[in-house]
Amino acid sequence: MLRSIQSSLRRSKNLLPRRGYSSDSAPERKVAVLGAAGGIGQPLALLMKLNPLVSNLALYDIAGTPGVAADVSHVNTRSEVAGYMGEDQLVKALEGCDVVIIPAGVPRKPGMTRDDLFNINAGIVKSLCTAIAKYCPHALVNMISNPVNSTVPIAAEVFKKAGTYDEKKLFGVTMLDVVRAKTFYAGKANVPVEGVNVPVVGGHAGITILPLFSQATPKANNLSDEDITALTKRTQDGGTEVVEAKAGKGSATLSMAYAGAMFADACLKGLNGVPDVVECSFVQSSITELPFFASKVRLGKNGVEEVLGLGPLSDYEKQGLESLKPELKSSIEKGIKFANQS
Ligand SMILES: NC(=O)c1ccc[n+]([C@@H]2O[C@H](COP(=O)([O-])OP(=O)(O)OC[C@H]3O[C@@H](n4cnc5c(N)ncnc54)[C@H](O)[C@@H]3O)[C@@H](O)[C@H]2O)c1
Ligand SMILES: O=C(O)C[C@H](O)C(=O)O
Repeated sequence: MLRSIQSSLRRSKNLLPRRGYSSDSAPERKVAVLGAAGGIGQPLALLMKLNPLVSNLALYDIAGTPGVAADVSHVNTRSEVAGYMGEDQLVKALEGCDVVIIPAGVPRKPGMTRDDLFNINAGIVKSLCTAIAKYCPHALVNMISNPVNSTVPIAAEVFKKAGTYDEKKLFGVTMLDVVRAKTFYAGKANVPVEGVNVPVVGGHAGITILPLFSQATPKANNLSDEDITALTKRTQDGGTEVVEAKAGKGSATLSMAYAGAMFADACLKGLNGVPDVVECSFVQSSITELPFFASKVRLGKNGVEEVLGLGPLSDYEKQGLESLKPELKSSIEKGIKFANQS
């Protein structure tokens, strides 16, 4: 069973290392999940337990982690698992971490925007990042908590104040947008999804999510302008589609855990010196006039090695890029203001 999960994960996109790159040769890597008892946290903990690049898995939450950790720890894979509960134990969870993944915070209900989560999640992210700055200032931080367009700038400001900010090490996780764009494109273009690539740029909310279907591979000649518009809208509204289908029971958790595990795996591969690891992420950026922007980034031993440019855009995408800038700018500014006033 485990073998079949591992081989299908491997097939799906190298979530696990290739043959010849066994856990024996992989360096020790500690990964913490903050919010590990939640809807995303639990399946993400399981997927990180399946990743042989991880040697120590720290599962932290304000409640419920002893059970999750005991459960996940029985899976017969490389990593040692430990559960940590409550603020007193946060230091132990964070010490020595190479990668910290943050899905802590409240999810949306139908009718809410991601920005409606700001009032609760901004404070949670701020306090967790204050602890990261103290106890594992060199870790790569994978921010999942919404609104990502604001929580990443909050984290950056907290790290700046603590004197630990390294723009190469802070990532807003936008991988779920890429996962969705690939799935929806493959369905519409009628091509096998395994080989599909679609960059998604901008941010992670509504129109700030800009999939670049003009750069999708393999090229599909059977898609009309209307198809591209519909695919773009479906990708932008993917989160809302799940929120509505769950009807008050939260937002995407399983697909997010998959996307989060894929992105963390890419970060670990980069840290371990695997060449040419490129994924989309919301990072400090100068490819537009906005200080943070999602685009393809090359990952390496220090985190972001290179922020890649946007490449050629269609007229439709150029228009989308201009339309998203005011909203993204104001979400970034809201995060910066919050971090500096409270
Ligand atoms: N980036 C993305 O693409 C993406 C996708 C899906 C969801 N999300 C976001 O991820 C977040 C979590 O979603 P979920 O469905 O797992 O929610 P959830 O409510 O199921 O789980 C959140 C967990 O965070 C924990 N938590 C709260 N405060 C904490 C703190 N101070 N320290 C540690 N843990 C704390 C809670 O106890 C809970 O277990 C939400 O903000 C959601 O909007 C982002
Ligand atoms: O839509 C949400 O609120 C959760 C997440 O950002 C998503 O895209 O699924």
